[in-house]
Amino acid sequence: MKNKFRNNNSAIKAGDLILTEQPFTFVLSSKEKGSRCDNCLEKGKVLKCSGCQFVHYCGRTCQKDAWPDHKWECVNLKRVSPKVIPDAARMLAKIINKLSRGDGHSYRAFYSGTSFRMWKDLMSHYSDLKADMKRMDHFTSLCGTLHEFLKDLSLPNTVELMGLYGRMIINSFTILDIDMNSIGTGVYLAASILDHSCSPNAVATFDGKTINIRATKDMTYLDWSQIRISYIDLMKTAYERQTELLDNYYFLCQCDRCLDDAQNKMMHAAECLNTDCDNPVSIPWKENCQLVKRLEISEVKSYDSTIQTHSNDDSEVKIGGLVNENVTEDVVRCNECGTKYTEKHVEQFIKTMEFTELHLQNMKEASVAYVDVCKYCLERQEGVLHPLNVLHAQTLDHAFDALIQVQLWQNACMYAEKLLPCFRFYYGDRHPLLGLLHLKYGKILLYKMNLNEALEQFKLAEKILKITHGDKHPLYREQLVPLLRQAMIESNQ
Ligand SMILES: C[S@@+](CC[C@H](N)C(=O)[O-])C[C@H]1O[C@@H](n2cnc3c(N)ncnc32)[C@H](O)[C@@H]1O
Repeated sequence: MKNKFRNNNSAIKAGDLILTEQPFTFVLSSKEKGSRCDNCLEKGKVLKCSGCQFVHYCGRTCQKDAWPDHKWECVNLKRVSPKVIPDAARMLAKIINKLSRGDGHSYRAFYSGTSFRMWKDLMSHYSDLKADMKRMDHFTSLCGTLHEFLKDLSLPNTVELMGLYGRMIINSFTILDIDMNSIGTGVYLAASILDHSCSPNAVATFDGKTINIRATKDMTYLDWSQIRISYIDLMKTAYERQTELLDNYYFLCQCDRCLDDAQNKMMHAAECLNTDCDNPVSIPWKENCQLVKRLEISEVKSYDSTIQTHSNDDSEVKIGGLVNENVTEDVVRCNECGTKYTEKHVEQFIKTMEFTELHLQNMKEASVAYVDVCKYCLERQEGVLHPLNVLHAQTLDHAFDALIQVQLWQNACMYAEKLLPCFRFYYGDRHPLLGLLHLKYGKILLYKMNLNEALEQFKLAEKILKITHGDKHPLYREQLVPLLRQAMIESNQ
């Protein structure tokens, strides 16, 4: 299927689809094995491939469609069985195979009537990879697996293989299902032209394995060098975002948002002790907690953009970030109303931050959110952390999910109300996760028969999802629209 794209010269409105593309290569996540089709990625009843007994298809059409790509993999998966090949090794093997067959090297992915990208156009960050111990360990272990997995296929030499590996990791998209959960990985040659911003003007969503890029802001015309999506979860401090992007993509993000002091100040703020004042108060609470505006230039890992250069010529680059204007003569006070913090208050804030951080880390490692732990953290945060403090926002997010799991609807509603401003602050007004939060909250309200409130949430979800997903997307058409109708009928509107 050919890519679809927008004409460059016409004005772009928020919600316009600017690119639709099929993957160059993709893999279904192994955690989804047996519950989704390995070809269309749809959830449902699937049957094992009789050859390898490893991949699954929802029917004959998908099996036939996948066969040219699966043929060589089928034999190899069968040979190494019962050993399970890691997803990244399968993906790299698919890339090697695609490039060694027919059109792999010459395949052109168009993003306008005349412009296209080929595999060779993707950035590999070769020299950064070589200097990155963690990535080199991963690469070495993948090479071992590949030699065992692709016994009969002659592998490229190590330098070439590392180029392929680099292009794969720098340009891969995480394929998300309707609820924004990760279900696979794909390389999309045209969509991989898109650079990152923490305040993006476009969004990537998926319908099965098809990627759709939509504008989330109006633009006078389509200039691909100005389109930005977000590569990472945005509910983080600027320091965390910059570090993650440097570690994984080898560039220092200097977007407006990373350099916005007012926003950054909010993210680790305490609540003002004066209940009439909603000003965020920053209290230093651990080394490096201060937001990094710009890192020392020597720490910035180089990047070599093939389509554009990102200027990085600021000579005033320093480490350490913001001066804390709330701390004068060792006394912390609110710089809006002047309320003074005692040592006891400062200590309480630091302990709450440390306690929350520890529990969030534990839940992350266990990949589970515990209702009691979240509730206890939130109780301690009450009146201490600012309502938009990032650790408070992350706790609320975990708490909301955990409460839905155990069907404690009343509490879930209470947390959803507090979580919505946090989502708006961290993700922006036109983000799929904000749309989904309105939808989930609306469903709970509908279940509780709070019909008018439910309708209000569905309408808010509609406004966002129409832009981020479009009205043809299954999330919009099959989930939101029926709920919206039901809420309208039941509330007589
Ligand atoms: C998927 S590629 C994006 C397209 C890439 N610029 C190109 O020309 O092929 C990801 C790489 O682009 C660069 N990049 C993306 N966003 C950037 C940004 N905001 N500032 C600087 N470099 C960025 C980084 O080198 C990153 O590893």
